[in-house]
Amino acid sequence: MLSVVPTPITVRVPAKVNLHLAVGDSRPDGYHELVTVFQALSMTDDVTVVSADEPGLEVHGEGAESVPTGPSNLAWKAVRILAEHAGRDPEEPGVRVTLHKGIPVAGGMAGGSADAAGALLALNTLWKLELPRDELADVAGRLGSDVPFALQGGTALGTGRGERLVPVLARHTYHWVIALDRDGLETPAVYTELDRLRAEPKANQVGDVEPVLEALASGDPRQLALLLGNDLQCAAVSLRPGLRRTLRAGVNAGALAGIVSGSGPTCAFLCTDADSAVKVAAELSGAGVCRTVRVAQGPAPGARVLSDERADRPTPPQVHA
Ligand SMILES: C[C@](O)(CO)[C@H](O)COP(=O)(O)OP(=O)(O)OC[C@H]1O[C@@H](n2ccc(N)nc2=O)[C@H](O)[C@@H]1O
Ligand SMILES: Nc1ncnc2c1ncn2[C@@H]1O[C@H](COP(=O)(O)OP(=O)(O)OP(=O)(O)O)[C@@H](O)[C@H]1O
Repeated sequence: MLSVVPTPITVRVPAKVNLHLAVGDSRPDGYHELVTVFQALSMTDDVTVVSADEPGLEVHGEGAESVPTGPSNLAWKAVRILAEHAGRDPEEPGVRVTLHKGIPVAGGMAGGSADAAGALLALNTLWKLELPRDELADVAGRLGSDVPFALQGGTALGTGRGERLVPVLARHTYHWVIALDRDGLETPAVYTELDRLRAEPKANQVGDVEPVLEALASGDPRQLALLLGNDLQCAAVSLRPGLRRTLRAGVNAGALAGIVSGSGPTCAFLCTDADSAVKVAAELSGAGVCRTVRVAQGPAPGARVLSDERADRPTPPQVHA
C-alpha cells in the first residue's frame, strides 16, 4: 500500500527596525502607548510546518541554542492560539514546526515575533483555513505587539501597543548595516529602564512622526538619516553602555546615521547606497565593537509562503568582527 508523505509548508519572515519609536506613558495593562515607524529588512527566518502524529518544535541557525523549544516558544504559542481559533484541539495540534533562524535572538529585531507570524501564515495554508490577512493580524496582535508587523512587512506606521498598522509609502530601497552585539537585551527590562530614566528630568524624547513620513515619501536617505529616533535608545545604552561606542564607530565608518534597533542591543546604520553599506560594514567589523556585522535592505516583504523551488535559505552577507 502507498503511504502519503505529508507536504511541508515554509514561510519566510522578515526582521524589523524601528525608524521612529516614540514611547508614551505606561498604560494600566503595563504596555506603553507607541507611535512607531517599522521597516522590514532582508534578514529573515524560515518557519516550516508539517502534519505529524508526534507534535514538536526544533530550532536551527544562529543563536538556536538560546531559543526555547517548549511551550514558551512564540511560534508554538502561535500554533496553539490558531488551533483554538480554528476549533482544533490546541493540546493535539498534529504539527511539527522547524525554525531556521537568520534574525538575531533577543536583538530588538523581533525575531520571535517573526516566527509567530510565520507559524500563523504557514498553518493557515497547511490547514486550509483561508483566514483573511486582517483576521490573522488580529490573532497576531494577541501573541505580541510586533507580530502583526512581521505578517505585513514593508514600511508601516504602528500605534497602540504597536499592533495597529497603516502602510507607509517608502519610495526607495534603503541600505542598512546591522551590528549584532554579543548578548541580547530583554524587552521588558528596557521599557522598565526607560520608565526609571524618565522619573528624572532630561530624558530625551523623539520628535513628531510626520517629517519621518515625508522623508520616506521623498526617498532621500540623507533626509531620513537626520530624522531617525528611538526613545528606547537611552534605556538600551544605559543598560549596555558599550553601545555608545558602537554607534560612534558606525558613523565614523561612513554611515549617514546610526540607531539602536527597537529595544536593542542591535544597532542599525543607514547608508547612502549599497556600495557605501559594504564599505561601512567592512570598516565597522574591523573596529572590534560588536560580534558580527551584516548588510541588509529595506523595505522587505512581510510573511510569505515559499514555493518548493525557492525554499533554499539565502546565505546572509556577513563580516565577522
Ligand atoms: C521594542 C519593540 O520591538 C518596538 O517595536 C516592541 O515594542 C516590543 O514588542 P514585543 O517584543 O512584541 O513586545 P510584547 O511581547 O508585546 O511585550 C513584551 C513586554 O514589552 C513591554 N512593552 C511592549 C510593547 C509596548 N508597547 N509597551 C511595553 O511596555 C511590556 O513590558 C511587555 O510585557
Ligand atoms: N521563536 C523564537 N525565536 C527567538 N526567541 C524566542 C522565540 N520564542 C521565544 N523566544 C524567547 O524570547 C526572547 C526574545 O527573543 P526575540 O528574538 O524575539 O527578541 P527581540 O528581537 O529583542 O524581540 P522584540 O524586538 O520583538 O522585542 C528570547 O530571549 C527567547 O528566549
